[in-house]
Amino acid sequence: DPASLDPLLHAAAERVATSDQVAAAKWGTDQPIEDPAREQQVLDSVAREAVELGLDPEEAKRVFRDQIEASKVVQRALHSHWAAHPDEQPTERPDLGEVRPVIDRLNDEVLRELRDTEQLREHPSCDGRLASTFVRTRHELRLDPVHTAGLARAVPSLCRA
Ligand SMILES: O=C(O)C(=O)C[C@]1(C(=O)O)C=C[C@@H](O)C=C1
Repeated sequence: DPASLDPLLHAAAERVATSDQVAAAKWGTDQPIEDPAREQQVLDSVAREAVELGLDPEEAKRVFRDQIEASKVVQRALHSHWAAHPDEQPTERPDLGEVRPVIDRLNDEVLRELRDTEQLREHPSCDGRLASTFVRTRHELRLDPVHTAGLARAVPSLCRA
């Protein structure tokens, strides 16, 4: 089915999943979850690439503001979980400098899917399709409640109509 939101939601869910490594990279350091300079860098490069893909850069930024909020939802949930359950704290600290290139690659993937789903996303059926694709993605990827909440925070800007 060429008219599918599945690849878009899978890419968004993969991006949400990177929040685990980001949260672990920041855990036990004084680096805050929120990094406004990095957010601006992500939004600037997304807007630039959107233009290259023939997408509206403002729309792309709107979508990515939600992807970023989704990451923070998961990071905050994990940090409070680890604070309450020290036995579940991460035992290794990933290098944020190695996680961010993975996020950059997923940003590109989300952007390409935004382009490939443009017609679908402006169609009145988008909300219904999005809801069913959300549920299917949650099951296919066996998302736990924290990552389900993250994905839910990532999707509100996807349908245009
Ligand atoms: O790169 C980070 O430090 C992240 O936490 C990831 C991310 C993002 O989703 O791109 C989310 C929150 C930060 O404010 C900046 C960027």
